[in-house]
Amino acid sequence: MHPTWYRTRLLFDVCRALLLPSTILTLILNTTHTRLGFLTVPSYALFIVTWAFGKCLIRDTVQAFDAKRLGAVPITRVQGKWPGNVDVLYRMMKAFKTSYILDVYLGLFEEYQCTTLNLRIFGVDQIITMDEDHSKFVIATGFHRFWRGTYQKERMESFLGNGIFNRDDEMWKMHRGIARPFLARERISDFELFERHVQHTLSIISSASSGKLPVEAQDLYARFTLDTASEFLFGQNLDTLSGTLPTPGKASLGLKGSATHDEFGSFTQAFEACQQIITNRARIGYIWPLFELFGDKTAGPVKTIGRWLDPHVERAISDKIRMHKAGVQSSVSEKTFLQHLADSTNDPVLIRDQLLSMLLASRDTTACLLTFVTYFMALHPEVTQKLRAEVLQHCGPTQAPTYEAIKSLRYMRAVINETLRLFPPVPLNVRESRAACALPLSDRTFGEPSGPLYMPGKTNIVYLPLLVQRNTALWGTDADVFDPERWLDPARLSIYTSNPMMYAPFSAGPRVCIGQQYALNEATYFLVRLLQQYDTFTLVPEAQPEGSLPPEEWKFRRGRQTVEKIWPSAALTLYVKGGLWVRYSRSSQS
Ligand code: HEM
Repeated sequence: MHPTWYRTRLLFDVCRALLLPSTILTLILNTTHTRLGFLTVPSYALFIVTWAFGKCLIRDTVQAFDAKRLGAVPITRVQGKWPGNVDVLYRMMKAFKTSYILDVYLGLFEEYQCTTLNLRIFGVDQIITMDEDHSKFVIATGFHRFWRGTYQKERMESFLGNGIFNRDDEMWKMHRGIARPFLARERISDFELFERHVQHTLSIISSASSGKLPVEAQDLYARFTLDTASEFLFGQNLDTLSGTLPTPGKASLGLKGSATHDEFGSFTQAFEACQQIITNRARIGYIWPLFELFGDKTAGPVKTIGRWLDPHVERAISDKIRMHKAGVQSSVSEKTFLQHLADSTNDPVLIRDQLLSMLLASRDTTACLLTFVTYFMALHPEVTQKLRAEVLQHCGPTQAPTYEAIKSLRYMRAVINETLRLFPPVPLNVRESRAACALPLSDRTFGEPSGPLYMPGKTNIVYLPLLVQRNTALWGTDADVFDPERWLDPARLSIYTSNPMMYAPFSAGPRVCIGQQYALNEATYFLVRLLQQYDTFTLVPEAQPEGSLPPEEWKFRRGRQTVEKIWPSAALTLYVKGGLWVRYSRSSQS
């Protein structure tokens, strides 16, 4: 069934759950000539519920046999108080709004003393894992046993359609094959492109800082990464840096950061609305179509996004046809990513979906990295000073950094690694099993493993890099502490090199991020240019929109939430709720 037919899928599911047992009961009653009178409705209801329980029981028995065949044991199941674990779902939905990021999952792992759990909501298995070996199996060693899956495609189809993040097998391979050459070293070492957009960004910071005004860093960095990516990918600067910025002291809460009301605002709002809607669908689970029976919530935002991207797509197709007619041939190295994409198909929807996926991949993730580095520089002035000293030593006070200079910044790399460890831009991810299999023996966190775990077929598994990368059993008791030195200390580094899945912010396996080097070059280049001019970064909580500061009760809980000055949240990618309001200043000597 095509992923956009989610209403039909739901109708089939409802029919299976209600109509099938009702028909069977009717047949039984008719053949036995039984009349139930006033007991008809309760009898049907009871039969439907018993039928559902019976089905679960049969499934459990079949799974138990299958598990034995695979030499595996069942995954521990969360036992809620209400049928269908409705109370667990309610607890999670509430926690997503008020709790520290992924704390509700961590709470469940601690309660059940294991790193992989089955939530089984409404009778549907839903696996969550913070086990690095199980994540590795899902994305790398057992890659062919998992895929994006039908439910994930259903949720994302209206937004990302045919794009790389929403396809498997041949279509995915095709996209990856087209995109890879564009992220090869020769292309991503062209720092002239970064320089222009960095200078534009710094000029905005400079005019704010001369008036001692704060800037919404997350929004600014998203504009910087979007303008850079648009020029890099389709040769056109979207020039969102020239749009209206959120106003300090007057900013209201946007979907992710602080809201703006200009044209860029409407594009980002549309972009961010889609991410939020998809995240909500995932949280609700497979019954999400119930809430969109009378209309696809992404339809409006998707139209807005189309208004921005479609002219570029149409131009690429018409340019291709014109060049073709004129008999002009150009090599891949002379083309932009969009031109190359247009060469491979005439389907504007396919081109737009892939373009949008690449923009999503390159805007939010790198902006997230820069936002959290700035956050840590504000919290740890000693780290900022050390970073700046390294930048001045290797790149000088004003020169544009070269590829070689960037490679030599060891402390910078340690700061970036540590930021990506504590705040991975993709904090959680989902795959679906194609068929039943056994997750390898693991669980070093809560003691003795009981055996390989039985992973049911056609079932979602949510893996959680953020929890893996903060797991004290792997990283030590200071796992929640920001300490870049852990990346420079050979003894501590060897623990990571002996178990590389402890840290995988760019994922691993065949679907590993293809933009990693581009992102690291872009972020480092920006930070060098920033630190050449500024050495003090101060958070400005009074500029944060109402409702975006961390709740007081976090201080009395555990882990990073006790010290957090911002509210980290996630909608496909990680972000700071309300944005990050920062004052940038320079010391007198610089
Ligand atoms: C700090 C920055 C970045 C981080 C942390 C990051 C992280 C990731 C992660 C975790 C994945 C795997 C997603 C999944 O399997 O569902 C991924 C995939 C991907 N990333 Fe990145 N990314 C970053 C920057 C970029 C940039 C700048 C680009 C492009 C210019 C990019 C392009 C892609 C693409 C195309 C994929 C899909 C690969 C596939 O499915 O085969 N990423 N990234």
